[in-house]
Amino acid sequence: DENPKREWSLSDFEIGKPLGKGKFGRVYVAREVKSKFVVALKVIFKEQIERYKIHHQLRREMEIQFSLKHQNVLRLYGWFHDSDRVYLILEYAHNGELYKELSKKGHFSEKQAATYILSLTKALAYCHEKHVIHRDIKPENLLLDHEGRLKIADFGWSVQSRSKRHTMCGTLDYLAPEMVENKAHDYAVDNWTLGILCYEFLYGAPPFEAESQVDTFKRIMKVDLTFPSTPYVSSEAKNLISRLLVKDSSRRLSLQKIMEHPWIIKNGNPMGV
Ligand SMILES: Clc1cnc2c(Nc3ccc(N4CCOCC4)cc3)nc(-c3cccnc3)cn12
Repeated sequence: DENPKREWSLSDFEIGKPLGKGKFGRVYVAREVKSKFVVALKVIFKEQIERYKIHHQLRREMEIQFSLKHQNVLRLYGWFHDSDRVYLILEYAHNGELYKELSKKGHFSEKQAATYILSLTKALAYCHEKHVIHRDIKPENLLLDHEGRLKIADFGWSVQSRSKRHTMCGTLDYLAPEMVENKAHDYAVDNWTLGILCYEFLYGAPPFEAESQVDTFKRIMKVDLTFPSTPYVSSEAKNLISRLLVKDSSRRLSLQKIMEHPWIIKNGNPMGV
């Protein structure tokens, strides 16, 4: 419900099945007893907060997440704690993880890919407006709601899903050159990542994937971009990807220009589904 002042406690919820577990805790489906409203409850152990010294990150991420109210950003409705755990009350994304959808389908159609990229672009434009950058957007942090609408669901540490794809933790695939080189990064890192995701949505794998992190690093720094010849990826899609995967961050296509790109106009559904 909308009044965040309210003090919540564990007895307000019936806990359901675990959805996934991470370094800091687990995520469960839960239902608020009175309203029967279904949420995701993220449980973080206080001794993990101590051990990894993430008080500040946790507080900053919670304040950011709590302030973001956009249809493509997963809502943080509130939080509470008990003696040894902190609980985040989150919007439940009924259709789970986008990347599971991607692995199941192999690749998305141009319409589906453009619709997801449009949703992401709108969410990022909203985040940048609120001076929030580097949302670490990778398929693992993207969820789908009951209508199949995309939700960015990251608070600075992703919850490793139960599936085997642990290559994600620590992967360089989604990082822009200035990130990989550990230079000061600005808003434009998110534009680069949109290019990576657009490629992955259409081809089923990120563009600079390689056997080793070192090789991925080299391919990112060289912007070693090649497009497999397939009939189902249009030249407009390749044009958009090529305008985002640009080493000079100041020359990447802006979020506004992405929304106006011919491929997005032609294939993206503004309703998000
Ligand atoms: Cl935060 C947050 C909000 N909603 C979710 C969610 N929702 C969700 C829904 C449905 C299905 N299933 C649908 C039927 O087939 C089986 C999976 C999975 C996750 N999952 C995670 C999560 C986290 C870590 C690993 N894995 C999933 C975090 N979430």
